[in-house]
Amino acid sequence: MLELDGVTAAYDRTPILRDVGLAVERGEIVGVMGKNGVGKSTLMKTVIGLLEPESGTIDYDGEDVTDLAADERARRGIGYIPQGRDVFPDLSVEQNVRMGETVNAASSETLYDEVYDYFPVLEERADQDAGTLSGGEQQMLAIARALVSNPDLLLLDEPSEGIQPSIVDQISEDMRTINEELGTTILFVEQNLGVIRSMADRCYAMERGEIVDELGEESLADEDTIASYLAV
Ligand SMILES: Nc1ncnc2c1ncn2[C@@H]1O[C@H](COP(=O)(O)OP(=O)(O)OP(=O)(O)O)[C@@H](O)[C@H]1O
Repeated sequence: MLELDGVTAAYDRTPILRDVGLAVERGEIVGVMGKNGVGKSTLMKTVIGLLEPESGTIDYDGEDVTDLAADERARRGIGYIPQGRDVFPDLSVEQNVRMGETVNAASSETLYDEVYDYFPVLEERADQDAGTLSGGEQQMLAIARALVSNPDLLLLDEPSEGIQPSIVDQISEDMRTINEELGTTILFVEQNLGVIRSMADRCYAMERGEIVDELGEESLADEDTIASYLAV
C-alpha cells in the first residue's frame, strides 16, 4: 500500500533521511522506532508531503505520489496525527472532530458516530474546550479528528509522548481495535518500548536517518533487541 524507495530528505541542505526504504501492506500496523533526533518525524512529514525528498520515490496505492501536494495525498486517504497532537485548544471537542471531516475527501463516508464509540470520553466532553482536556484525551481527540474522514492509511507520530502509562496502554489497544474493525492501515513512529511491542505487527529500526533493521513478530518478543535501538 505504501512503499518508500531510496528516499533522501534534508532541511536546508542538512541531510536527515538517508536512502530510506520501507513498505507497509494494507491492513498492517507497522512501527518505526529510534531515539530522539534520528529522523522519525521527518520521515512522517516526507510521507504526507510536507517535506519534499531530494531523491527517491514514494508509492501509495500503486501510484507514485512523490510529487503530489500534501492536500492531494490527504484526499487520497492518508491521515496524519502529528507529534504533540496540535488540537485547537480554544475550539470545543466537537468542533475539533468536525475539522477532520473537511480535511480528507477520500471517502464519502464520515465516521462521526464511530469515533465517539471508540472514544466515549470525547462525547461526554463534546462541548468543552479542547485545551481543557488531559494529554491523553487530547491524543484521543487528535486520533478521532484524523479518523473521522475514514483514512485508508493513518500515520501517527509518537502517540505516547507526555501521556500517563495507563492511558498509553488504552490508546495502543484502541489503535489495534480500530485497525481490526475499520481495516485502517497504521504506520507509527515511537520510542516507547511498551507501545512498540503492543501495537506493531512489524517494526523498522532507525539510526541517524537510516533504516538499519526490520523486526518481525519473533524479534518484537525480545525486549532487549528493541531496547538496543532505543537506549540513549
Ligand atoms: N524544521 C527543521 N529545520 C531544521 N532541522 C530540523 C527541522 N526539524 C527537525 N530538524 C532536525 O532534524 C533531525 C531529525 O529530527 P526529527 O524531528 O525528524 O527526529 P525524531 O526522530 O522525530 O526525534 P524526536 O523523537 O525528538 O521527535 C534533528 O537533528 C532535528 O534537529
